[in-house]
Amino acid sequence: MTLVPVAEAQSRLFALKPPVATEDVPLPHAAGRWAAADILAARTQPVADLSAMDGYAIRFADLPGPWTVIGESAAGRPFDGTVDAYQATRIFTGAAMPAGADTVLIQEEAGRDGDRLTLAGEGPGHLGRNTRARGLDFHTGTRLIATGDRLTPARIAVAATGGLATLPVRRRIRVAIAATGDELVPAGTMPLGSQLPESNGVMLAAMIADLPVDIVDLGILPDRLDALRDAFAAVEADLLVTTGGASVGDHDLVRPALEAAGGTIDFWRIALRPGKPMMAGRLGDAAVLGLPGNPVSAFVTATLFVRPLIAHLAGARDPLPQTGTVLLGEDLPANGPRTDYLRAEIREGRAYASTIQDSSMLLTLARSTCLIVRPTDAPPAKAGDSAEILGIA
Ligand SMILES: Nc1nc2c(c(=O)[nH]1)N[C@H]1C(S)=C(S)[C@@H](COP(=O)(O)OP(=O)(O)OC[C@H]3O[C@@H](n4cnc5c(N)ncnc54)[C@H](O)[C@@H]3O)O[C@H]1N2
Ligand code: MOO
Repeated sequence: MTLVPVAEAQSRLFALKPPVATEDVPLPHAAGRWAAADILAARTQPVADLSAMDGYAIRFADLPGPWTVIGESAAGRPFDGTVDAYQATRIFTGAAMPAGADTVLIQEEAGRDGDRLTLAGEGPGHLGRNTRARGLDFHTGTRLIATGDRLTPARIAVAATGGLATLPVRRRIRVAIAATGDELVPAGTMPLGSQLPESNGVMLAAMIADLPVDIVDLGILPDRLDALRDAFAAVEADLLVTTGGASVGDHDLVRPALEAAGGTIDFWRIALRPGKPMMAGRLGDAAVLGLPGNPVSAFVTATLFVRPLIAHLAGARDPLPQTGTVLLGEDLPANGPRTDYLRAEIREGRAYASTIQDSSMLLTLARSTCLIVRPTDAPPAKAGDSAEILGIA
């Protein structure tokens, strides 16, 4: 049985379905989405030379003064005259520099007596001190945001300052989530006998809550081919995510049910631990990810595949999760032919893996802050070696 390497699985995943259609949305609705085109400034910022401090607008050549104060320039209410030799205006942070003035004397270094202004400190050290030149931040036509950039709070703000009212983004992604398994009862229901509370569906919904998604909750589906087939055939979504029933047991029916519903499986079984039995395919217009049922396997495959696929569909240029490096706190054994994602905690800047890595154990996942990535066939690692990690907290 050949297993698909993680990186190959990710690129095959992105080939399943292109990003969805674009739409223009008002700035407040664009947060957390990805730019579907380059965003160019519609204005210059600042639009004029401005004061960066509260004080007095002067001519640098007139230092050390004294000066006569002839008016005031406040933010949004500029002084409309001209500052001549040994004249000054009162000025405030963000206000336009009056014509003729080129430098600001901060008020802590100024003496004021009626209209008379004197130097009461070191004064500005150079021409233009405490001012901001027109266009310091950007000019009309400057690219503020590139296609595929995430619309972070700072990018929403720069778009607003650039004079934009709406931004082109990909429409929201409809994600259908189905848990499968006769043993499951809805989260929040006390199970009887050998029943088990459903946790993968609630975990997945929480894991994608920060992405631009509309979730269609298909609830818990039974381990019956006809019921799974009918539920899958009725799905209207961009992405169907199932959990459980992905392996080889007699009750692992997700694959045959998808095929019975008219779907196709593009690849199945990844060189990954935990999460090996994951499958990926298509069902009508939807991409499909069949995640393994073990809760930690579902978490790891959602981190490596579900979130990146949603980001890809939403137009992200870099849909894959960000990794980092950290020093290991302890030795780790050699790894085998599957990339291993070890639940670990970072203490005093060093990563420590949990001793037991069973993929059913949610408490160790809940206590972990990162996954240590152990590449395929990695040799033993020593405490103090650096290792790649994925942050999960
Ligand atoms: N003979 C083999 N057996 C198994 C293999 C294999 O290669 N050969 N692979 C193992 C691996 S690895 C995994 S992972 C599991 C995944 O199997 P399934 O995807 O078929 O998962 P289930 O059997 O349906 O469930 C596994 C486990 O997880 C619990 N579960 C399922 N769904 C949920 C949910 N929504 N919330 C909470 N818990 C859930 C379920 O009760 C089971 O305990 O297969 C191995 N077997
Ligand atoms: O890969 Mo399974 O996902 O180890 O438990």
